[in-house]
Amino acid sequence: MSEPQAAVPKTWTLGPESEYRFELDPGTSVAIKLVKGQAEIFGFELVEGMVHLFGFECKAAVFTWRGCVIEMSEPSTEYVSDETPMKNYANLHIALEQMRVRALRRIRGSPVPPHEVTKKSDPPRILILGPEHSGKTSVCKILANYAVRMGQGWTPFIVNVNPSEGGWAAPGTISAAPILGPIPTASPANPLGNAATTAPLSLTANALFPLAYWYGYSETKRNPLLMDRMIRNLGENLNDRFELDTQGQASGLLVDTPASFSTGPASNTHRQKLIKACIEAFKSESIFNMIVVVGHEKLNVEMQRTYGSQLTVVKIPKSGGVVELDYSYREKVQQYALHGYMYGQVIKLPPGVTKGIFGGEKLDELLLSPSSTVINFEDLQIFRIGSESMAPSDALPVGAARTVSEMQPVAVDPASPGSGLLNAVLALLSPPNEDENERYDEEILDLTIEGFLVVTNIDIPKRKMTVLAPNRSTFTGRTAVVGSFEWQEL
Ligand SMILES: Nc1ncnc2c1ncn2[C@@H]1O[C@H](COP(=O)(O)OP(=O)(O)OP(=O)(O)O)[C@@H](O)[C@H]1O
Repeated sequence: MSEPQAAVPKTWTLGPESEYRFELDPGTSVAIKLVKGQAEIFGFELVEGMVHLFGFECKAAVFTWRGCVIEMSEPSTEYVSDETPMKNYANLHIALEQMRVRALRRIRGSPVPPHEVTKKSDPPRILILGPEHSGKTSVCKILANYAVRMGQGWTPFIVNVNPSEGGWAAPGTISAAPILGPIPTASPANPLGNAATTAPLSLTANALFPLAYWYGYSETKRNPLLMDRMIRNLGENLNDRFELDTQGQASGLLVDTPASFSTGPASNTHRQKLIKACIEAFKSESIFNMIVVVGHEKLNVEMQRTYGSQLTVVKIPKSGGVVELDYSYREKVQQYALHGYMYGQVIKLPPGVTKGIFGGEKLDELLLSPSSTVINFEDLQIFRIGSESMAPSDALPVGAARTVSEMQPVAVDPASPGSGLLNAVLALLSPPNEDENERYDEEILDLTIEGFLVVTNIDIPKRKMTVLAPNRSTFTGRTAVVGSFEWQEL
C-alpha cells in the first residue's frame, strides 16, 4: 500500500481575540505550528516555530489575544470564531490574582497598604459548576494556567471530583494536584495533565503528583455516600498539606465538578449533598469563598439563593466552542486514558510530519512498556465497595434494608466464576497504617491510591492470575479495589 500523501500545510491568520477551533476523528492527528505572534490553548502558550501535535479525538481551540499566524495539517473539523468569552475568563483571573496577593501578604504577616485594610484576604477557593459540556474543565485549566504563567511562583491546586474524567492517571478517581507549570492540551485523556506515577522519569517538566482516592465508577449517583466520603478525605488531606505550604495555600484551589453536581436527572437532594460535601471538605482555615457557574442562569440563581450570603457566586458565559460529548465518546476517552497510563502516548503522525511535541513532550519520551506478571490469588487482597449491583439507599423500597452497606468493603474471590475480575481495572491502595491498633474496618475507604492494575487472565485451577501494571513490582501483601472500569483493546 502506498503512504498517504503529505497534505500541503494550511495557514490561518487569526485576528486579535479570536480562536481557531478544531476537532479530530478517531485515528487521526494534527500538527499545529505557531508561525508568528502569540497564541495559547486553554491558557497554555504555544512555542513559536515548534510543531505541536494533537491526537486521540482531541477537540480544542488555539486562541490569540493580539493576533497570530498558525500553520497546520488538516484536522477533521475546523473553523475560526471571534466570539469567545476569554475576556470574562481573564477578568475572573485578575480578581483571583488579587486575592492570591492579599492572601500571601496575610499568611506571611507582611504590612497591608491602607487602601486594602478592609479587603478580605482569603485565597481563592473556587467550586466550578455548570451543566454538561459547558466547558468547566476548560475554564479550570485556563484559570490554573493563567495563575502559573504570572511568574509569581503560584502553584494552584486543581481538585477533580469528576470520576468520569478522573483528572490525572485514570478514570474513577477523585484527585487533587498542585499545578507547577502550564497544563498542555494534546489529548482529551487526562485533560488536566499527566501524573508522574505513570510517566517516564524524563517527563519531569510536566509530570504531576496527584493525591488520589479510588471511587471506581463513572457516575456520582452510583454510590453517593462513597463519593461524599472521598471528597471529605481529599479535603482533609489537602488542608493538612496547606498548613506546610504557604505559597500553595495562597495560590488557592479550583474544584472541577461533573455535570451531575449542577443539572441532569439526579435528584436535587443528591446534587445539594455533593455540593455541600465539597464546600465543607475544603474549608479549614479559610472557607470556600467562590462558586463559579459556567453558562447556566437557573443554577446561578439557585446558588445565589443557597450560598449567596456566605460566599461569592459568579456567573461566566459558556464558550460557543465547547463540543457536546456523547456517552460513547466519553467511554472511548476513558480507554485512551487507561491505555495511556500503561503504554504512554502512541500517536500516529499526520502524513508528511516527521517530528513535533505532544503535550509539551518529545514523542520518543512518551512511550512506556508495562509489565505482565503472574501472581497467586493469595498475593493480592481484592475488595469491592458495597455489593456489585447497588442502588443508592434512598432508591430502595420503603422498609427494605441492605444486606451489604454501600460503604462496606467486600472481599472478592478471584476463584469465584462470577468475580467480575477478568479485564477489570483495579486500584492499588497505599499500605494501611503500620500500627495495628490504629486500624479500623473501613480503612480501605480512606487510603489513597498508588497506581492501577488490569487483570488480563485468571487461571482458576492453578489459582493464578496475570496482571498488567506500569512497572514490574511485587504485589504480595498489597490491597486493591475493583470498580466498574474494564480494560478494552483499542
Ligand atoms: N473554545 C473551545 N473550542 C473548541 N473546543 C472546546 C472549547 N472549549 C472546550 N472545548 C472542548 O469541548 C469539550 C467539552 O469541554 P469541557 O470538558 O471543558 O466541558 P465540561 O463542562 O467540563 O464537560 P463535562 O460535561 O464532561 O463536565 C472538550 O473536548 C473541550 O476540549
